Amino acid sequence: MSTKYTIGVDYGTQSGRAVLVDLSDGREVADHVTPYPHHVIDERLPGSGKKLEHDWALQHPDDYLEVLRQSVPAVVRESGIDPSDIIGIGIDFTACTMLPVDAEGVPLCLKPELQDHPHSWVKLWKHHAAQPEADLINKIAAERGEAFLPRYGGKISSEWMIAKVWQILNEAPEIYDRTDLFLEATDWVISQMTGRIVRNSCTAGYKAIWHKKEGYPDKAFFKALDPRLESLTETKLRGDVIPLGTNAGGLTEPMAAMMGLKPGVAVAVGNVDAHAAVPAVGVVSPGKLVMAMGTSICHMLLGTEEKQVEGMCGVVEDGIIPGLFGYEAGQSAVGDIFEWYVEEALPAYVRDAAASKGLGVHAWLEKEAALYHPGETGLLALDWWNGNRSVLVDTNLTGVILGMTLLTKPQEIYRALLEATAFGTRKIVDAFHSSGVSVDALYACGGLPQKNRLLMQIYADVTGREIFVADSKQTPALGAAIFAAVAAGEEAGGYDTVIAAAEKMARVKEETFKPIPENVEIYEHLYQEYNLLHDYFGRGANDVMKRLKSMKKSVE
Ligand SMILES: Nc1ncnc2c1ncn2[C@@H]1O[C@H](COP(=O)(O)OP(=O)(O)O)[C@@H](O)[C@H]1O
Ligand SMILES: O=C(CO)[C@@H](O)[C@@H](O)COP(=O)(O)O
Repeated sequence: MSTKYTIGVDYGTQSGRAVLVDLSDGREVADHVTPYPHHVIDERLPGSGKKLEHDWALQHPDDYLEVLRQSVPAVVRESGIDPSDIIGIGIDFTACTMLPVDAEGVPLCLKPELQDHPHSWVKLWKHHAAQPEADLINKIAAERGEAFLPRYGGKISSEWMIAKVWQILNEAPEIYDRTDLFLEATDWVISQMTGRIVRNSCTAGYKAIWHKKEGYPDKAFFKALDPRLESLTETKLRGDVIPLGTNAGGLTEPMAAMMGLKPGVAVAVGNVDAHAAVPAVGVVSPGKLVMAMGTSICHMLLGTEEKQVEGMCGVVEDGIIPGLFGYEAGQSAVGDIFEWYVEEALPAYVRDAAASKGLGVHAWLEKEAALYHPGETGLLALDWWNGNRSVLVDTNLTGVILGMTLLTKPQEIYRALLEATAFGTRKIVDAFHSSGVSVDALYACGGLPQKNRLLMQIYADVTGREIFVADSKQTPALGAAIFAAVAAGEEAGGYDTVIAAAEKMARVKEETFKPIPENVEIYEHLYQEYNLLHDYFGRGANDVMKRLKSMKKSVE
């Protein structure tokens, strides 16, 4: 049989990218990135220019199809591979990124009469305006002793499906009524490719409180939230939930023509970016924490049992690798914090200094920050620029930098921000490890490990663990290609299981980041200080952050 290939498409926060992969060894033959033409919509709606409120983050669904129009034909063209040797396509997506569609699967925001309605658009994962609904979900679920709550670390996030759906119902009942289905964007894109709507077990499990054995929480819970939600899971969330790696259906003729592929090739059910990355770094067994490091960090871990861990995002059976429990935790801003600093708060002289050395601003800051030893900046920061996803699960929390003086330098602040995100990860590592879900080594993928070596060394020093780095620059897309190979099946030239596919297709770099003992010792002290601030501001001793945030909203 000739060499076979699959295509993985990774839908990130700002762009989508396709990679064409050789199934015999995971070699990435060609890749192509399509930036989303409408970017993240967080200030004004396209077209009408209607202003959005604070904490909103939307996307345009056609941007996802644009990635299929541009990036898929580009990788086929560039590789020169005969399309009949491409046996499958898979995608992974940010999540919970969700949208309301009508009975034909058409996004409501594409209907002219609904275009200037903010609630008709795709709500991106980092849309945080459903926090009031999330707070109520958590309160009511705790009062009722709902069994699902511990599986989500004790709290449901405002980023997830039920909070977002309820916000739509509360603020735009007319949009709720017009909605036939609320879909994860990953499932919507798959439905566009196959003509068939199916829900994947990963987003259903992690983002919509679905459980492999128990299904959704019962109707009484939804009724207790709001009587109008009583039948939600049977109506607007209805549909079969299908395991990862399953063939969702063949590619339709029009989509095949648009992408330059053969009609009927296997389309894997949708997946989530961070989850798809796990087998792509070769992690198919417990003890290895995978960090998908980019705009945010998702922390993924496998286990053989369902354990309760404070503030984790969730534990889902078969949620990452079939046959194991998949654990997820996360930090909702990491690269985004560094970007904020560079774009919003950096003095102009740094840009000039970087330009005069022929360096980018991040590279200059990294170089200068690396001249300090741990602790030498005299600064300590809390990494909550976009709230806290784990372990506190509170989007009302905000950032802090402690220790600033008239002599504080930009590179010191930059280093303190890098360290703050490492402390946030340490908190997550400790939460898992102390709950019996062991974390022995770290695996890093995503944009950041390729971009910032200082950051990676700090993570090794702060966590005291060796870090293996993905060899692929497009790890989630490689993961999506692995799931596509499984959806295509062994007979077609793919694989029978994710484990078998990962064995052949995944790899990490030879070089690793090892903890430096003297740095580990200093960071241990700083981490204790971080913990004090973390608990003081985050566990209710002082809710000044919440008060300030509510004032900010009201004066906007
Ligand atoms: N040299 C750098 N050091 C640290 N962060 C960086 C650097 N260059 C870019 N970033 C940040 O990386 C993030 C993008 O990460 P990436 O993994 O490429 O994207 P995504 O999360 O959308 O998949 C941005 O938030 C950006 O601020
Ligand atoms: O929340 C999840 C996965 O559960 C991510 O999709 C979300 O953090 C976005 O990830 P990126 O930082 O865009 O890679």
